[in-house]
Amino acid sequence: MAVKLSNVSKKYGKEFSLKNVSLTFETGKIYGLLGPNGSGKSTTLKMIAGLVYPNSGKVEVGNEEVSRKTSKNVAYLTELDMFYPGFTVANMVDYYATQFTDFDLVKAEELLKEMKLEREKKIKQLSKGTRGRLKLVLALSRNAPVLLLDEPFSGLDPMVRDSIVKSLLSYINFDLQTVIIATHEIDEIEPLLDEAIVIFHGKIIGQKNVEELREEEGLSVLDWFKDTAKNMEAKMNG
Ligand SMILES: Nc1ncnc2c1ncn2[C@@H]1O[C@H](COP(=O)(O)OP(=O)(O)OP(=O)(O)O)[C@@H](O)[C@H]1O
Repeated sequence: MAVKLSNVSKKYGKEFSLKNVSLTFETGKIYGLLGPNGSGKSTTLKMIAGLVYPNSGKVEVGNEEVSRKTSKNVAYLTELDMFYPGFTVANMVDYYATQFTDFDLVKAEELLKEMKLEREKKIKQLSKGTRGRLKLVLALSRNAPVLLLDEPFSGLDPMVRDSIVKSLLSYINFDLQTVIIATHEIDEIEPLLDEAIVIFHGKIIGQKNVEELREEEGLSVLDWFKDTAKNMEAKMNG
């Protein structure tokens, strides 16, 4: 399902968190929203999820302005843990299945195996990285038209990360889903991306098709990101 931001601005107090952001996300593509700490990545995702509203501009999910109604179409993996410590892994999966009609229990079972999660372990017994894997299971098990992943690989060790990045693609329904991944760990997610978007101080300063970037400019996403950010910093400094 397509997502569209038109001239969106968001202020916290006097500070702009997003300034005149316009972006279109198409069905069947994976987008990387890339930027340093505090650049506005999470704010953008929260707006698409309907958790934060813009001061001006419009956010649409599937041609409908964001509301409580559109939020059911959005699966959102947040940076924060939203778990009940006394629940087991299996309890969490069952709970999600009752909350979301698009939750796919068969997919969840496959993912639990893939992520090597034990069903009977209590949340409070899990390490940070294991909780991170559970968050991925819960988000990817939803057949939601829009999938938002905020720093999905934080806390995962490099070995696990590589295999998870590779397996992620097989759990995405490209006929239905639009996927947006916010991260500053660009190297890790590069193999997943169709489009890369750079956000800096609340403004979009670049967008590229990843294949074109590689073939026509011979650049990796990370190299291009560094160049783009460096040029912008030079411009800002005079
Ligand atoms: N609830 C809030 N109240 C006040 N300021 C906020 C709030 N949420 C975000 N901000 C500010 O908005 C700006 C953008 O924050 P945001 O969390 O979107 O950045 P980010 O790119 O996701 O950063 P990170 O990589 O650190 O997660 C920052 O300057 C931040 O301090």
